[in-house]
Amino acid sequence: MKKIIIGDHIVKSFGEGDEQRNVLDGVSAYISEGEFVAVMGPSGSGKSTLMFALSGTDDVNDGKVVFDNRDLSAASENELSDIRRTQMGFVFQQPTMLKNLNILDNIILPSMRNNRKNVVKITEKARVLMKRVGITELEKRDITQVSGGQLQRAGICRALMNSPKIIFGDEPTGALNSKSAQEIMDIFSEINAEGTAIMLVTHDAKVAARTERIMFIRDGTIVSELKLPKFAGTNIDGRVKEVTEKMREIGI
Ligand SMILES: Nc1ncnc2c1ncn2[C@@H]1O[C@H](COP(=O)(O)OP(=O)(O)OP(=O)(O)O)[C@@H](O)[C@H]1O
Repeated sequence: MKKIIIGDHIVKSFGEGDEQRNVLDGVSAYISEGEFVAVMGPSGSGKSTLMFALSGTDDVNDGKVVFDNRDLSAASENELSDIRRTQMGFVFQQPTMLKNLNILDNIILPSMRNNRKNVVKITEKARVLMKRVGITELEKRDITQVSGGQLQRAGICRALMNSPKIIFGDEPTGALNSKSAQEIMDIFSEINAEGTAIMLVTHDAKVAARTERIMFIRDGTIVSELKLPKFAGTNIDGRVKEVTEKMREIGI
């Protein structure tokens, strides 16, 4: 399978002079087209930093990142923001939404920025996505009038508006109760089954067990990897056990 993202010996450091420290210490990682991967590791190990490096959100100090045959390390700020906006989707633990806009307007806002003329089409697409994730009736609600799980569904709709090639999720279920988390993971599984690659940063073995490859990171280095068959809705307990055993084995 073709690789959609290749990170080659990425070094990312923070701090200056004596205080400088490599948070990513020559990490090589890839994501294939349509693949569902997770990144796990202790707090502070560099998971989010890796996600921001692979998505071109943050520049790297050394090494390179190639997305869909384009060297992101050589792209301009404008090119990068264009690639992120049109080909990548982002879902965070707390969706950042504007308080003065309703749910529908929050979902369509990023797509409207460069495409004001197509408001009818954009709104139609948003409604299709909202129906799909079960929040149709919430479109006029204020963002403070919905549950955390509903808000996250809206965040997923927003991330899917431009039909991205990959979705990056940083602890997307971290703020949800276990039932909502499971429902959000069902949505991610469906999106992935339709061909969108997904990379999730997570602490949760139940979340990672839904994916097909887990990269384990410690102190800025990928120390191990676990491959699982594509999740087909069965044997989740067995998969979680496999993930937790691997975590124990490598001391994470
Ligand atoms: N902008 C920054 N400036 C300075 N240090 C940073 C910055 N961003 C991250 N770090 C440091 O880099 C290290 C890795 O951070 P990162 O957020 O990637 O870890 P993580 O594995 O995602 O952690 P967590 O699970 O707690 O979210 C941490 O020690 C963090 O303090």
